[in-house]
Amino acid sequence: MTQSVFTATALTKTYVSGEVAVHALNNVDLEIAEREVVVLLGPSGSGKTTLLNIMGGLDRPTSGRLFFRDIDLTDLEDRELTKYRRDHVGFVFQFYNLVPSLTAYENVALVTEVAKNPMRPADALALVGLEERMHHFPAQLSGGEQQRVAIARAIAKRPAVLLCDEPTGALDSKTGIRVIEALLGVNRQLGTTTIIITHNASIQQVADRVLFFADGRISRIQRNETRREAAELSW
Ligand SMILES: Nc1ncnc2c1ncn2[C@@H]1O[C@H](COP(=O)(O)OP(=O)(O)OP(=O)(O)O)[C@@H](O)[C@H]1O
Repeated sequence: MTQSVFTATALTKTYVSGEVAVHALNNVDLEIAEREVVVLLGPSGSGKTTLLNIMGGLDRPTSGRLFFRDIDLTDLEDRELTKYRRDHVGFVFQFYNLVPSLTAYENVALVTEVAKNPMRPADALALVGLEERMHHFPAQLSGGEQQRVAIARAIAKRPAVLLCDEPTGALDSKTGIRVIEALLGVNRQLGTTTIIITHNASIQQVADRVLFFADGRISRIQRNETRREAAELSW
């Protein structure tokens, strides 16, 4: 049996402002397997980022449980949650947040200097196809290349999970596809469980499973029998 990396039961996040309660997540049950590629799709405000942030230890649910392997994240104190995040989670966001005065190599080295069992920065950059560009500064790289540096930075500490919120949101299709290719390459070579939020429906074809969100719930789960390669995508 494949081990679960995340197990959520009745996971709920409610925001209350005055008389109004917003159920950002409403009783979500979910298991995500080790090495899975999962795409989250759904309209704006349907709860995708809320779930991703709770999985990444950036936020806490109002009720329900979330296990990472056999650790109950909902039980952890703030300091332990920070440690969980540091040791096990890589994040990729729509905007790359690279340090402009540092080269690609140095941006990745910032992370590897403090990680427990990191990859070498050059190896992390090679994994996303940027070995030739590692001494360039962010301003000398295209948007897609900068995002690949951000992916190298996120995975250089060998996290168990890579959480991506709109990783291609700022990119044209050609560079976006290259970024998806980099994410799939990392998943294949390091076995990193990868969860991708996107508004781009064609990206669902690269996933093992697609979770469709509506009103704080998972309204449908689709399992893809075959996963497409990034190069087969177009949008
Ligand atoms: N800090 C907050 N305070 C109050 N309400 C919030 C907060 N964060 C999120 N929400 C609300 O929770 C709901 C779910 O938001 P969430 O960001 O998870 O949606 P999403 O599916 O990721 O949307 P998008 O695709 O636009 O990023 C929305 O109605 C949002 O307005």
